Amino acid sequence: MSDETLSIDIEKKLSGFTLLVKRALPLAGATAVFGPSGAGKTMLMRLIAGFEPPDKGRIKMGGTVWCDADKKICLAPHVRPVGYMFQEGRLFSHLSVRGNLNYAEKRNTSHEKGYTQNDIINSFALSSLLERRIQTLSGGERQRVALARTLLSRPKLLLLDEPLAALDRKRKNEILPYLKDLPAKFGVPTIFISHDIEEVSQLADQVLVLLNGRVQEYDSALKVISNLDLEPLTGHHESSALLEGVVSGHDQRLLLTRVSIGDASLTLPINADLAAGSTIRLRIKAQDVAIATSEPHDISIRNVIPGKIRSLQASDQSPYVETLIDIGHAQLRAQITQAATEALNLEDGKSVFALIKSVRIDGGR
Ligand SMILES: Nc1ncnc2c1ncn2[C@@H]1O[C@H](COP(=O)(O)OP(=O)(O)OP(=O)(O)O)[C@@H](O)[C@H]1O
Repeated sequence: MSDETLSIDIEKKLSGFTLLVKRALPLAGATAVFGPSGAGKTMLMRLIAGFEPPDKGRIKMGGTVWCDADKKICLAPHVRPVGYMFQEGRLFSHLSVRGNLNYAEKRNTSHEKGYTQNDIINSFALSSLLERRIQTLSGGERQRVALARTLLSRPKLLLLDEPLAALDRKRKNEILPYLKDLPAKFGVPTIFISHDIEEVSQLADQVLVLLNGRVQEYDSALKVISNLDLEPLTGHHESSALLEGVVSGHDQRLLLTRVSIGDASLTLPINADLAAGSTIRLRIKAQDVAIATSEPHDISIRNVIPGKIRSLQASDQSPYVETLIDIGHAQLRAQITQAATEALNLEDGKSVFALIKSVRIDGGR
């Protein structure tokens, strides 16, 4: 795994839009660049890849300067050890799958070993597709070939521009496991663009949030997603908590999977693919969490977790109070009405029970 840092300190002006990013990104695992349409995500990736020069500032990978506007240095894209995968993959349609892979292998100027073309073919399940023409592939198969081809240029950094955007939900679910494996399996840190919070919570280790050309936030995915007010970013209210839990076992009779989050325990509809002892991510939407001040017994909801109110955030424009609840070291978000907050005398530090109506598994780690 790379321990290098990508130092970005750039300004780029386009008609009526300025991208201003100053941030050192430790290149480890997967980093999501998240933000609404027009935030500058693609422009940032194009600057990193070298398709565009900045007006001011510099980009460095470790000790190597990739561009420096003051010194008029700008390495061409093919000189940077970067693999860029476009949304639509951009494969050579006149070549077979094998032809596309061979082309990338030939263009690879790095002598680094690590994985062979065969390793890549096996990892992306491409052996039965090698002689196929690109036009005959499904969208998901194309993306697998595009990922494989990008990796064969042996990049030190993978840049993926909305790798799932062109796919329907079924195809997305086919590709997700491949994307999840990339950094660990091939030792290549990845920066990917997304404006889909589900994708981000499934794939990202770190998240850089861009809004109007500025970095609004940068932190671990668990922190960013749990702290983020998503309304300005997605146009609708979707605040949620992202938690890490450990699968403690399955109940075959009741068809449930048990997950521990610190001292708390949750049950989910059974998912036998989750091995006991594995760490998984759970996303719990604020609108799926209710609060009780005493432990309710005559209720169908099974996931009732004791906790303490950390904060209550009311707004004049909304009937809802954004509520943070500490459960051990983790936090839940709940969307409670102003009326309920008053009726239950909710205040910071109060002991409560969080009633969780629905939990989404956002993948194993
Ligand atoms: N070549 C260009 N000339 C002028 N303006 C541009 C150019 N390229 C991008 N822009 C503008 O820069 C802003 C950021 O664009 P960018 O494509 O980086 O956004 P984005 O966050 O990737 O959006 P999306 O999610 O819709 O792809 C937009 O307002 C866009 O219109």
